[in-house]
Amino acid sequence: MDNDVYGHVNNVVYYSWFDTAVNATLIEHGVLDPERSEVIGLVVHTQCHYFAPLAFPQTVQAGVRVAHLGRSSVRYEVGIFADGAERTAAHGHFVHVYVDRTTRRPVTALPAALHTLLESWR
Ligand SMILES: CC(C)(COP(=O)(O)OP(=O)(O)OC[C@H]1O[C@@H](n2cnc3c(N)ncnc32)[C@H](O)[C@@H]1OP(=O)(O)O)[C@@H](O)C(=O)NCCC(=O)NCCSC(=O)c1cc(O)c2ccccc2c1O
Repeated sequence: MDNDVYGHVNNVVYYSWFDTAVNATLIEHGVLDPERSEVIGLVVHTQCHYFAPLAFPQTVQAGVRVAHLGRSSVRYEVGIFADGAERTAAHGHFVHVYVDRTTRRPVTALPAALHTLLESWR
């Protein structure tokens, strides 16, 4: 993403990184297919703290952990690091509520494969 009028990556972009870091990893592990999975994650809450600016063409790395695994909800905490940095440039969290793709109502339990993977991210 290019820099904004202030010469740094705009704050809203970080939320896109959060979304990509989590969903890409779920897809890579075969527990989410956004176009076909019977159960999909909808975002109900997001928050981000910003500590240091980032600017194109810097590259970043994201670290993800699961802070809460509920019946249908999962809280992910995400750290954004300038490539090679030891401290986060930003960190935040978001909550997915897993819902039935058709009814869009929360599931009574997460699918087993998804639950097992998310448990390993704690
Ligand atoms: C998601 C909802 C249908 C939930 O309905 P409701 O709020 O009525 O559910 P419950 O009260 O039964 O609670 C279920 C469960 O959620 C927890 N919870 C609810 N709200 C919060 C909250 N604000 N913070 C934290 N936790 C919350 C609650 O504690 C329960 O937890 P359990 O674990 O005990 O089950 C309804 O809220 C809804 O429809 N909201 C709108 C959702 C929405 O439109 N989000 C924005 C667009 S979706 C999105 O951004 C998105 C995300 C992706 O990851 C994508 C990935 C790939 C492609 C597209 C994506 C995408 O569009």
